Amino acid sequence: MQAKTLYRKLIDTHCVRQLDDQHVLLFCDLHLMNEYTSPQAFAGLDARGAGVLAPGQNVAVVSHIIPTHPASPRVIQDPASALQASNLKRNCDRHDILLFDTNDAMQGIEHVVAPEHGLIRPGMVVICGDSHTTTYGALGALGFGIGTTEVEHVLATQTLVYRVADNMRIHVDGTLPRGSTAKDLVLMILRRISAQGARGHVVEYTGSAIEALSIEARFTLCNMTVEAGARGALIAPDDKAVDYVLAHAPDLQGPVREQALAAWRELYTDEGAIFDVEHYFHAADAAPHVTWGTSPDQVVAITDPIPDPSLNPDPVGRKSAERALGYTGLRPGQSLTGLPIQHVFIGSCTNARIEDLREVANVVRGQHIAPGVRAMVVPGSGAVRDQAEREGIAAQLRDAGFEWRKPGCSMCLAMNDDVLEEGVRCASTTNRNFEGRQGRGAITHLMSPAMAAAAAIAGRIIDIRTLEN
Ligand SMILES: CC(C)[C@H](C(=O)O)[C@@H](O)C(=O)O
Ligand code: SF4
Repeated sequence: MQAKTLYRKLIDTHCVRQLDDQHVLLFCDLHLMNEYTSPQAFAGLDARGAGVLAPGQNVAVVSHIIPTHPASPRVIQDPASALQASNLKRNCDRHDILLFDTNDAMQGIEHVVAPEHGLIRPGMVVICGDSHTTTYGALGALGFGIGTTEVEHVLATQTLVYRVADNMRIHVDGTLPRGSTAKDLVLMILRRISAQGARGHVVEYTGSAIEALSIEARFTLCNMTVEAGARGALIAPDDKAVDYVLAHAPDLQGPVREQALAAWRELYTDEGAIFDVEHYFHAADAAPHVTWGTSPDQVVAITDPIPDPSLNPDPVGRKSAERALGYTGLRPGQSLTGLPIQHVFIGSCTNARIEDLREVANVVRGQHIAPGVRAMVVPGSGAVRDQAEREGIAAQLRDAGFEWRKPGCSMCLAMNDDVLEEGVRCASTTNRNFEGRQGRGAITHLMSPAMAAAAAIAGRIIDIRTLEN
């Protein structure tokens, strides 16, 4: 039998029909929805008089537009956003689709909520009208974002016309340096392969450094792989992944559980399977990283100076770096260490899980944020928020001067009440630092939760390793 990659196995087990050389009709186990990319799809279904084929395989979460202010109940003030939320509720009610609504205690960012409820399992194909659906590769599920017209197709048929991607393997051996996390690893990979480096590919991560990562750290890594242009990210499920899923899916019992475990054991790349592209990295090279520009690959290790665009042999890269430096108000050769920040944002589907908040709490312990800094922590979900309260993390962060908010996408993309003002420089645990992403004219520096926490305390970007703790 021909040796197959994990990706190929997932495609083959979900192929309803081969449509041509490149395309398959792909069965989708789970379709996640948000308020932002689903309304037109439901409207399209209605116009055709079509229904939802498999309501139980669709789940919706209000994520992007929700206010995170601690007031209860949460009320969406912006009329257009309120309409999106009420439309989603109406559509889910009508079609019998599970919804984590605005005031649901378990609401949050869709990519944080779904795995918490055991909805993501190894070997699944999971799709969503959102690019960060790649997150689920952490559990050996093929997740990827789709467009609104595809959302309609999936609702009606639970399938998708899918162009099969190329295979890339990124192998990372070794141990992360002190102070570094999966965020620093993925930022280093982005620096090395660029924001286009995995375009058209599904990336499988392998190696001892990947095996050593916790499941939450793997979520971070797979989440940001889309920033390299990847069409998916995968990590073969190991015992850690299986334990995580079983802990979150108490319904999986008896013979079904045994069948599932047997199927999951087959989810690995066969010896001798061919990848179209392979990269090798050493985790030891992933010192804490911070972005200096307006693309996640415009990033350096905190100890390195900002590169000089004039030395970039690629004219397009040079131009975009020059423009980015103009926007972020920085100079080639400058060090990011010591750069004053006015805002700190800890949140997003990249870094707002309990382990992230524990790291923040560890850095902050007994200290206070610097005068003049505004720092917000937005947990990824109601479950994360509750857990952090039970562990005393919330109280500790509040005492340190952080705002402790309700869950949602919040300032990851200013599509709600949480918007930065022009010129504000923000240390952020999010995944995108595009121009205006956190507010018009606001400047985003992507980094790990620990580095963002350290920036909050110092009032400037610092190397976490210089903090005595
Ligand atoms: C709003 C949504 C479509 C978008 C995405 O696809 O990723 C958002 O979540 C983002 O992070 O930019
Ligand atoms: S937290 Fe940010 S990246 Fe994640 S889904 Fe929301 S807006 Fe997109």
